[in-house]
Amino acid sequence: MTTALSIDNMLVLYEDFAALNHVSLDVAQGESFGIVGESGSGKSTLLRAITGLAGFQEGSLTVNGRSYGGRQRDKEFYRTVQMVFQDPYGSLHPRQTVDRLLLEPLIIHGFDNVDARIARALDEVGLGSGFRFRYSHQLSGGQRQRVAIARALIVEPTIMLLDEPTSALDASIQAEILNLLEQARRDRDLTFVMVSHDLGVISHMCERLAVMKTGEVVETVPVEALVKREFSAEYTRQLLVASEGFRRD
Ligand SMILES: Nc1ncnc2c1ncn2[C@@H]1O[C@H](COP(=O)(O)OP(=O)(O)OP(=O)(O)O)[C@@H](O)[C@H]1O
Repeated sequence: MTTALSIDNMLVLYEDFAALNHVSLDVAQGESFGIVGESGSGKSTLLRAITGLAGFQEGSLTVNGRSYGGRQRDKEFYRTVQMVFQDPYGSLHPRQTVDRLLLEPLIIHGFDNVDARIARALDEVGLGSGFRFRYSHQLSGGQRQRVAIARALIVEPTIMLLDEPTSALDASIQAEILNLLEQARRDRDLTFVMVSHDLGVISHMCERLAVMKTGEVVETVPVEALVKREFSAEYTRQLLVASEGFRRD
């Protein structure tokens, strides 16, 4: 097993509050790994600490064999690790065309054949070239999230960090976006780290998951454990009961 991402004993402090309290986890290359937990448990902080949006004070982070500290990341990291956020309205500049939004990362990372890459990326996310010169403010939430995914995929990442990528979307659109992500993962052998409060989404998309509570990982289990209810923490059971999405499934 090759490890794509390894976090060891990570501590993230806001003033003297530990948003991440000595968290450790390993994600294998090609794995789809879920992170669940109640609001405020530290899920987003974990993704932010990986990307350097939040600094960590103790512990270590290794991504694709390279060690990173604090907030500093190198260009290779910013290409190979891509993040998709919950809110497709906030994550895309509304006054830029789709073309511009997709061109920018290609220029930053020095890719050639930009026209062909943009056309291919739009096809991959099911939008097609007709969307190329539309402005993002003219798009629906689902279409925007497709553009956000295209923008992430276009620089050929190996790891995708997904922070509630469908929770701002209508239920019918959610399934389409999840299927799109799953297809991209299979086609490109991507590693996913996906945060969701919805255990139904996690059980559909992930192979393993970490359960977080008050900044700590309570347990890490294979996704089948949720279905068979084979977990050790009472908190995981409570979370399972509380998750409407899981019961819906
Ligand atoms: N910039 C910040 N400054 C101070 N405290 C913060 C900051 N960002 C997050 N926190 C606190 O850290 C804790 C973890 O927040 P985080 O956003 O990681 O939780 P979460 O599990 O992602 O929650 P949600 O599901 O509601 O998004 C919370 O108590 C939050 O109030």
